Amino acid sequence: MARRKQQPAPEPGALGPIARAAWQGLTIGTGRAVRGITPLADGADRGAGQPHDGLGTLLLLTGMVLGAAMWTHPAGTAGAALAGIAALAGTLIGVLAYAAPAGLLYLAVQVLRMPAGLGSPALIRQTGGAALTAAAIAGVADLAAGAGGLLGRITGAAPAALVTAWVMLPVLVLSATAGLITVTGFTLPRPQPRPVAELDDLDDDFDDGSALPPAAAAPVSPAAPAATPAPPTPAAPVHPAPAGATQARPAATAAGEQTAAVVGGWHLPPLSLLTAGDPPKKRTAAGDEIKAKLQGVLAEFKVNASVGGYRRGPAVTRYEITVGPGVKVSKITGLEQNFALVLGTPNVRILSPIPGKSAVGVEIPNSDRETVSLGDVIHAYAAWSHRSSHRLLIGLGKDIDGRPVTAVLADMPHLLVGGATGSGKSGFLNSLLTSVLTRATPDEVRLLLIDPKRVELAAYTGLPHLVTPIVTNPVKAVEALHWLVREMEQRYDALAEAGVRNIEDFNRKARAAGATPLPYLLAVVDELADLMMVAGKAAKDDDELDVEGPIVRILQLARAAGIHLVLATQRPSVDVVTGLIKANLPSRLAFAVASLPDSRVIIDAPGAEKLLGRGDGLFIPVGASTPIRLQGAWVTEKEIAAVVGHWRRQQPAPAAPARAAVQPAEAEAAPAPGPTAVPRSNVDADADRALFLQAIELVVASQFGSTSMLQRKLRIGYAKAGRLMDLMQDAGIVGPSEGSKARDVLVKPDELARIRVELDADDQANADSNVVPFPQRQQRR
Ligand SMILES: Nc1ncnc2c1ncn2[C@@H]1O[C@H](COP(=O)(O)OP(=O)(O)OP(=O)(O)O)[C@@H](O)[C@H]1O
Repeated sequence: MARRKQQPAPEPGALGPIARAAWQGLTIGTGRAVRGITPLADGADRGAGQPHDGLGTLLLLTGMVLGAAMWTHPAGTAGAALAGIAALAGTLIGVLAYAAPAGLLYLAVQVLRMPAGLGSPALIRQTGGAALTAAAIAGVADLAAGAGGLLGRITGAAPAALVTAWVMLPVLVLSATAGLITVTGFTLPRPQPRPVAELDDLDDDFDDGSALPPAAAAPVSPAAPAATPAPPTPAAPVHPAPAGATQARPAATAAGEQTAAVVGGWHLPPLSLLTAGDPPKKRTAAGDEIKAKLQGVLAEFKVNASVGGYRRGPAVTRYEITVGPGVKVSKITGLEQNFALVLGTPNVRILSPIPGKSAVGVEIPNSDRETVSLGDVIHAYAAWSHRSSHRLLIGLGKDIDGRPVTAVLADMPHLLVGGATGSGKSGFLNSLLTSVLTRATPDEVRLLLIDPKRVELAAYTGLPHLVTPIVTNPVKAVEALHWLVREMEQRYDALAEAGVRNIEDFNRKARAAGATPLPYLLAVVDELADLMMVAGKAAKDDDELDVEGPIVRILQLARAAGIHLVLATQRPSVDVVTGLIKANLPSRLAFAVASLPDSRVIIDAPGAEKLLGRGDGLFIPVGASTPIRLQGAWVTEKEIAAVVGHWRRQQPAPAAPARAAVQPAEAEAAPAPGPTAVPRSNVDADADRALFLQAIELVVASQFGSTSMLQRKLRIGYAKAGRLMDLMQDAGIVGPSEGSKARDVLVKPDELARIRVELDADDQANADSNVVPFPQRQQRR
């Protein structure tokens, strides 16, 4: 059955204005009466007329007349007319004519109840099922007693003439049963989460943990704390899920969780650590009142438009205004201030049109907002715990229809988040990071957290996912960005050497060859303005403190290398979010901002200045033209602490407990050794040093500066081999990378002994200053 968008009231033709008015009155009155005595459907309105009232009334009248014709036998002219109708119905559908009035009356009531009328999925299903059953019964009646009317002849006698009645009868009985099942199987499918980016971007880079080699910790750099010590084995449970952890979860998710609980020796946090938020409310008395007020404003200004249904989201409710014929939409949008005045709120946002509808939307804040928790979003999305969905899947929040909004960061592939103080930016970053931490092990996703404000991301200290302790010093943050560019270049070299174009293909090959896959690298910067300030203060020709350059390079190139950047700022001005940065950042998320120009900086459109704060956001995913309004997911400090704690407890124990790990604060206090010496724990220093010396010997002895040779000979992952190569470059042992070619080796085999002595001296000096014992940079690419 074709889906009808709007069913205009039947045209009463030449009956004139009085008849037209009478007909409209009748349809609206009928609609109201039916909606007054039946349970109200979603989005329907008891008081106002609905677009399908005309059709519903027509069906109702037809059902009543047919009922009178079939079920009563009055005398007189009316009786004769009814008898004629009954005879016609009998000719057309045989004995079914007795049941048809009931079907028509039911259909009429449903059309009047449901705002979508015959286009409602439930009704399409029921009507289709009923039609199938009726056609089959008519066929049976025709074959059995010649009582199926014209319809029965078509479905019974005619095909039976070809295949015999013995074949047709079972077919008809089965069809009737199938139709009945369709009619009674009334359940609508569960609402699916709204896929902002591609939802189930099947990523088989990291299958089940069993597919990963036991020592799967593939560090992005040797500086990563989790690099060398193997993660706990599955045989030694680190943190069993709390009792009853899965009981609070939907069955599908719980099952997924069980199968994915241990991956590559890491235990994923139980999703039950994330709890549900406020239960959603569908409609409230306040909503009905606002609707009446909006209708009042339209009437006052004599605008022929009616406020139809409304949709209550967690933070705002969207009222749908259907515009009458010949009315300019600008008449409604021009009433924004009047709506605001009547409702006593400045935060009225008008959408013209509502995407996908021929109606104008008016969004009004809810007086009783609901908090959307990350738990709500995750638990509503059954694929969350499936290992096939992307590791960088994040829960964003819920849209105006209350549907969960999720997105894959890798598809974005980078994100700009802007919003004034208190708008919910940090809340969002917490949801983003917690999302990733529910699904990705340190072997799969590594984090680089840059937090010049020092407080926002402190809760993530000590995560095994961190490539380096949280960077809080702005100058070091800039250095970290430069490091990220080098990491990206190394990864590109590795992709070229392997003859593949992106990390997904690389990892597929790596797995097939039994090598370690590359982890995704997610860098989060909160706050971008603090970094730009460093660049602002630096001398013009000081490349080392350039911020825009490395950011733009990463934005342009890093996707294939599996590196993704999230830039957050509370100062969305053009000197912070420069034209170049913006042009390369297709995915944007705006929370409430102070002014319209700020909104334009983030989403290239007005709107964010009308947002309510506290997680009320406008999201433009890559490729989209209109923003999606969503209420950002919220995750409490307690939940973050639980998830982070779960990972922290899996942090491999220090190899040499006597040597205390360098804490972020200490690391920051140490002299800045340059980008390659990102401050780190020295947990794995000894193992790294031995590996580094081995690598030097291999490269110098063979005079062949190839990263893949190191991978093979040392049985290490690409990232580690690349990092060692980089350190050798810093130590003046090999030349810079030349794409897929091997690097020049600058040291001859007979110089090896001297190099060892020099490195020992360096180590000693570094150990004394409590800084990572890697050689200082001598050459720069
Ligand atoms: N998604 C959300 N749901 C419910 N409440 C929220 C949400 N996001 C933020 N809030 C509320 O708003 C307050 C401020 O939010 P948040 O700290 O995230 O703002 P911010 O934009 O990061 O501000 P700042 O830049 O000053 O840190 C929070 O303490 C919380 O009470």
